[in-house]
Amino acid sequence: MVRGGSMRRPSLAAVSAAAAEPAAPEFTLSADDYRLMEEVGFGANAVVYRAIFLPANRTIAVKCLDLDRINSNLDDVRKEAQIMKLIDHPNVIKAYCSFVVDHNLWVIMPFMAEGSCLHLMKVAHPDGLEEPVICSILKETLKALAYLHGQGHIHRDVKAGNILVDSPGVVKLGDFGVSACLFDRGDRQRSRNTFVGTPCWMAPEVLQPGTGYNFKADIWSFGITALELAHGHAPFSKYPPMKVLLMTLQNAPPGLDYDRDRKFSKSFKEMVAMCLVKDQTKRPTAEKLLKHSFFKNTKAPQLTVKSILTDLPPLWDRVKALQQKDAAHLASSEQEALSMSEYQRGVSAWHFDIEDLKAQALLINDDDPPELKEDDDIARITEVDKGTSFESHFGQSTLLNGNNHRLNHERTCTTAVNPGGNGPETSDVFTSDLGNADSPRMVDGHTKQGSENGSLSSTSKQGSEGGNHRSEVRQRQRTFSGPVMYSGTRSSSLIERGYIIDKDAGARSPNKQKSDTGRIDDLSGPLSLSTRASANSLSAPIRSSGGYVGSLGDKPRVEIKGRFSVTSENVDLAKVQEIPVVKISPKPQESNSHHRREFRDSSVSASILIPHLENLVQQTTFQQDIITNLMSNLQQNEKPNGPQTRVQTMVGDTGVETGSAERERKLLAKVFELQSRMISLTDELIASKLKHVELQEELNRLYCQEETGETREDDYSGDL
Ligand SMILES: Nc1ncnc2c1ncn2[C@@H]1O[C@H](COP(=O)(O)OP(=O)(O)OP(=O)(O)O)[C@@H](O)[C@H]1O
Repeated sequence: MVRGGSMRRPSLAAVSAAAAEPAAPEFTLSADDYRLMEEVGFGANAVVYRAIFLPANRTIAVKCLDLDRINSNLDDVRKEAQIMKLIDHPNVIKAYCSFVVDHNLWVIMPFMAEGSCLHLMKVAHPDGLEEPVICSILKETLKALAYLHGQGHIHRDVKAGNILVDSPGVVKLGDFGVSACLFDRGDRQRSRNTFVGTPCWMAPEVLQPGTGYNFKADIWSFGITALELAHGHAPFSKYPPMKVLLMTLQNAPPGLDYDRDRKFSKSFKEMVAMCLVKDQTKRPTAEKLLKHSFFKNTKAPQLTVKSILTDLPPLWDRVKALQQKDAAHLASSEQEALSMSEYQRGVSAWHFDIEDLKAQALLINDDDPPELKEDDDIARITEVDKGTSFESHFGQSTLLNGNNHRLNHERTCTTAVNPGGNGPETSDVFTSDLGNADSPRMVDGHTKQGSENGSLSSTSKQGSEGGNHRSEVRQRQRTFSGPVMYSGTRSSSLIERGYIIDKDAGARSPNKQKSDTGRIDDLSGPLSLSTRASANSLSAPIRSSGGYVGSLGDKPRVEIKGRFSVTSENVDLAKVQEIPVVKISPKPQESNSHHRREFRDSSVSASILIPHLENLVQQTTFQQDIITNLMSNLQQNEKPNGPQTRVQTMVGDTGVETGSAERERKLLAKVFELQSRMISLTDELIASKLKHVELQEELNRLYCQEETGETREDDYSGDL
């Protein structure tokens, strides 16, 4: 166990922040020495409390991480905690010490009395902060990043929710170290293209397994955080995770380019644009960004940030109010509103599996639910593949746009990739294996038996053919309208929040936590979290349309692990991909008109439209070929068998049956052969489409670069 307590001397850069920090006492490793007070925050994997270190009567923060949700051995935990102790920068929250209490890891940290920037915005600045305030916050954050990168660390979760503020206006980057590293350490060797992070803030290269990333991923997240502080929410934050992923990969990077952003300075816009370049090699380092003109006249956070802290209730009251607001909203809303609300909170940590995402992407209808309209984000969409539907080609009810093709293709590619075989830059791969959903887990110190995706039975509806087709599509849309899913019987943050509302906000001892467990069970009911998990279960829609899927028991299971965690060990994507082959779209006409409408309405240039149209022609040609082949094969089989059948009929019933069975067997073999050919042709088509998308992105990138270059030249000449 790590022995805590000794504080290092603050570095020279620490001046202002260090002045605000009293010397830390020798912290002990006994839970009895700490009194947990109010909850002041929660994340995907942790609950944070204000606490008192009794021997020194010192207020600190205790982050309680649920070890049962983290697949990491204690040695790793210790090592990471030691690394965390070595962190020494005035803008990075350090851990004084950490120790295990039952199944939780307690991390003792300085208490940041004003909470996170996200909380501050939610409480008092829902539309974002003023530029001088943003500038101060960003500069402090950048200093933290420069330090971490200099030490060889990647933060990997830069966002307003992790930028913490203390009463004097001191700004520190939190959530570095234990939590991130724990997930990262969990079976790194067995990594399977699994990421840890928050999709809205995640860099494109992080979302694409195998491409490799480095500390520049933090610079992208930093740019997204700048937009978050400017608007009150991150770009794409209103969209479901899969959509966010696809938008990040395919759209032009977000920026401060719209009417509402007129109030912001040119240098701010330019700084953001520099961070949000898709090509990571083109992004500046934190050190370099610090020298950007935007940060030249930054005011001290004690002046700017302090100004937004006046007249605010204590942090715990704010947190409680936010929780209550959420709970009220959740209780009165439909599932999708619930899901959306949770998503908008921006408090999330996604432990998702690219294979799952691909499976989900297969099910996404490209049409946005009306309430999701976020004009600014939409307006930026280049939508390279928008409107290119595979509906007719695959004959699948769900529209598959180019995004989905891309993911499909990735599936094909990534399955061939050695998960551990990343290049040098990917050695620090974000891996997360959250363990078995069956394993009992802790909720505030108590073990709860996790329910393994109870959704399977409730969502295993088969028979999407024919008349049910439309309603099934609609059902899917609703199912995937929000963030991944919750497991009602687990300590999802929702449950925790429901629980917190009921619980006494006063002093809590570790023992007190244990006695609260029963209430957690009670509260999962009204929130219908089990139902929610069922409704959102990936497995259900995948299999409901699967023509090859057998009984429920045979089906691949998608386990829900944690609040936002989805891990699919067993999803048989081959089956998912087989689905389209055997189904013919009942309404190809409608699909075509849909695309005609999209093309007509869009303002995309002919150079973008033409490849789409070519693709459509190609798809139709493929279909025609396949149908013609199928027909001629059937006819060939039919001809020699025809007379034989008649003869057999005369011979007797047994002969007829034998002949028919034989013929049927041959035909089936032929059909399967054709199907596998079609699958390989489909893969080829997807590969070409992917290539096309990549080329298009490259073109867009070059175009953006050119524009940015021009803008920069203008600016620099202006500065000079
Ligand atoms: N030292 C602290 N002082 C005050 N509040 C804190 C402190 N550390 C964290 N918090 C609050 O608790 C919230 C959750 O903490 P944290 O981000 O570390 O948890 P997490 O499970 O790692 O979350 P996520 O992975 O979703 O970012 C923060 O957003 C912040 O509001």
